[in-house]
Amino acid sequence: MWIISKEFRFEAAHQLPHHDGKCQRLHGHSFVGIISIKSDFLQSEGSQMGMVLDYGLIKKHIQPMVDKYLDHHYLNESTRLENPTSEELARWIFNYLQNDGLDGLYSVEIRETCTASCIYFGDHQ
Ligand SMILES: Nc1nc2c(c(=O)[nH]1)N=C([C@H](O)[C@H](O)COP(=O)(O)OP(=O)(O)OP(=O)(O)O)CN2
Ligand SMILES: [Zn+2]
Repeated sequence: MWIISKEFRFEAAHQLPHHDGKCQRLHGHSFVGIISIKSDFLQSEGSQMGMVLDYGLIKKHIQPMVDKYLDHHYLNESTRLENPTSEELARWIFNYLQNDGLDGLYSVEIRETCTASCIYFGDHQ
């Protein structure tokens, strides 16, 4: 079994209106996202021979989402999440990419700060 990952970064603002501390205020992060794909086999022919999936094809799913909803956006509005925590954002990205047809999606990790991160594995695990 293989797990491959593709990382991306985005700068965004958010606020957690239900938080009882500083995160209730509007603030921003340099977010890091890591998308992981799982497979029990490698492609046996063609341009992706020996690969689970070309990293470049994963990026083709990620980049339009980053541009339209994440990078330099206010996440409460762009994602329509009422409380865009790392956990909620990871699930939102997972569902977006799954609906976008990215096969074999295993997990989405969101690193919100240098010291805080979460990984969402989907509802099935
Ligand atoms: N489980 C979660 N807890 C918190 C989230 C979250 O998304 N999920 N988000 C926040 C804030 O938005 C923000 O990220 C602050 O996090 P925190 O780790 O407290 O940030 P600090 O800068 O104080 O981190 P230090 O490295 O400890 O200085 C809050 N909680
Ligand atoms: Zn925050």
